[in-house]
Amino acid sequence: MKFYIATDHAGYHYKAEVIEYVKSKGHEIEDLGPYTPDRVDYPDYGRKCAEAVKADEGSFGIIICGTGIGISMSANKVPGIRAALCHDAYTATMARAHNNAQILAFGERVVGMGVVQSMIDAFIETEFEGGRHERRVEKINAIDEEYRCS
Ligand SMILES: O=C(CO)[C@H](O)[C@H](O)[C@H](O)COP(=O)(O)O
Repeated sequence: MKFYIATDHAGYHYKAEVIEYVKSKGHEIEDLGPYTPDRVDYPDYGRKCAEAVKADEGSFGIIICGTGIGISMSANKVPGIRAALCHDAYTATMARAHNNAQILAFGERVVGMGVVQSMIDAFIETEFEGGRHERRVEKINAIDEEYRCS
């Protein structure tokens, strides 16, 4: 799998360890920044990751801020992107199985690295179930389409 990762300053300290963990699982991951721990604005990095995932079909993303809230809100403004704010392996599993999320979001100030690793494992290992969930994801996409044209 190909991943893109981006954070803000409050998610920066987990980034290197997450990159190493994803690589250790045999996957590719590209660091979209920031490259220093200086204070930055999460919308810039949520958007950057969402645009990279959108441009590279079949790829996935990982975004981290203090809570995961602001950076996931920002990524979800990019039409067609489903960034899921997760807190544990269960929510990460369901984000893939039912929501076909392309981006895993979480908060460095919320979850420890053990939980982060379990969320990454779940996100990597879980396939979208399709079926009735396909219809619901299509309805999410329809909202994007409707508002993009207005
Ligand atoms: O969690 C966040 C947004 O939802 C951010 O990562 C920041 O932690 C939060 O906005 C606080 O910002 P600060 O500049 O670190 O005080």
